[in-house]
Amino acid sequence: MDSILVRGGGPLAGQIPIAGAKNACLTLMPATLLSEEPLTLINAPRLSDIRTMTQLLQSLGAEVTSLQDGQVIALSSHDISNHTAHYDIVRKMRASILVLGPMLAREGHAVVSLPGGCAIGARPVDLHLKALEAMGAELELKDGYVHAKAPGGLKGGNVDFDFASVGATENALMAATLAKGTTVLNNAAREPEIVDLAQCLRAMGAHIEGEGTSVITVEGVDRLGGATHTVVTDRIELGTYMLAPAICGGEVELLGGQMTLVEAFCEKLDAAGVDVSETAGGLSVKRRTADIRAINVTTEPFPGFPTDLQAQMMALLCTAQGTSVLEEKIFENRFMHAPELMRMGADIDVQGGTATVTGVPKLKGAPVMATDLRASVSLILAGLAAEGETRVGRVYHLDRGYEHVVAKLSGVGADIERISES
Ligand SMILES: CC(=O)N[C@H]1[C@@H](OP(=O)(O)OP(=O)(O)OC[C@H]2O[C@@H](n3ccc(=O)[nH]c3=O)[C@H](O)[C@@H]2O)O[C@H](CO)[C@@H](O)[C@@H]1O
Ligand SMILES: C=C(OP(=O)(O)O)C(=O)O
Repeated sequence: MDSILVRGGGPLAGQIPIAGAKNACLTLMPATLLSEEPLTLINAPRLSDIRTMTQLLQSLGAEVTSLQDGQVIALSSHDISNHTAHYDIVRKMRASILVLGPMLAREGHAVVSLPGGCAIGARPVDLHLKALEAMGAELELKDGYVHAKAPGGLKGGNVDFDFASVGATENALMAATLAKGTTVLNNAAREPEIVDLAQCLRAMGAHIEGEGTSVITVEGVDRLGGATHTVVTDRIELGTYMLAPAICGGEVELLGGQMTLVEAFCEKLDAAGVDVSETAGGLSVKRRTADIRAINVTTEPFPGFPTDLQAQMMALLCTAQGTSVLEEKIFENRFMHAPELMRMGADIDVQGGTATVTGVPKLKGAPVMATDLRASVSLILAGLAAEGETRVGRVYHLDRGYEHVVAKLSGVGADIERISES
């Protein structure tokens, strides 16, 4: 199993290109199931999650071709030849549930394995299912699978989400494009990935209004066509690499970065003593003060501070002056990086959904273990500024969400390598 070896060092300088968003691409790809015509996605990230979604769509009969070293994905779903998304693939990745809405809307039936829990929380899919029921779907849970039917097709309806779930909003939005009549999604999620999905669906011929607000209205159409769409920038990869110069010092430009994607995150960086400025090519980041100041952070749905940047922000705050409090409000078990950071000398007290981090002058390199995707990169960030060597194990988590992490960080002067072990 591979690991990443990081040696702590001095200031970073240079540019890091930011890829297209994993979480946008994972919902744009299943949109191909809504149409017989081809969908082309430009600026796709090269990640294992994208390969898993490729396998899943292929298992349903879609043609998926990776072009230009994976940055362009050509999808075509002329016929859906198999209507069952099997556990073997679905269990690898929770975003697999996003094939349910499109397949049901186009074909009137679908069987999709329940994804099961994951390390960061139980993550049920009840909100996805309730939304589809509000559009007339008949659902049965049997043998770990959702059996969904809509014999006369889905019908527009009012969907009231109890929580602004990203995935449930995406599933419902895709399904509503082919439902008969008008669907209103109330308390919809407002994440940029949902705006990106709506834009792509509109290019395919869907009638959608209100994406990016908490009420999305969809007027169903009989069929959707093909489209070519550019995937939005990955705001989580962006935020992650913005933390590298904040932690190590120096100045790094994040190519393709946009302030509107990371506003709440930038407010916190500013409070901690880190400057972010817009450049012709993206965003530039450098420390304003010699020391990082302690701050308090609460994760929230967009436009609030993203849960997917909480672990990385904790890595920064481990060496801040003073005591920071991080509250995790989205997932019930998303502090698994804390004990690993403590192995590097961090002072962290976790009580339920609250982590209290008291800054120490310096972290010390140690062998640590990645427990999930964002935890893994937080350990790399911590290792960049720690004294000595940090070896991060179980990097398959990292490969889900970060392409070319070694090349990107060594390109700005970090001492990092991947060790392959058989
Ligand atoms: C592939 C993808 O885009 N993943 C992102 C997506 O995940 P995902 O779409 O799974 O996240 P949700 O917004 O749905 O989940 C947020 C919370 O709602 C709960 N919930 C969700 C659905 C449901 O039917 N019932 C329910 O109780 C979850 O357990 C969780 O506690 O948004 C999360 C929140 O920004 C991000 O951390 C993930 O990176
Ligand atoms: C939690 C994440 O992804 P997923 O929803 O695919 O598990 C993430 O990207 O941080």
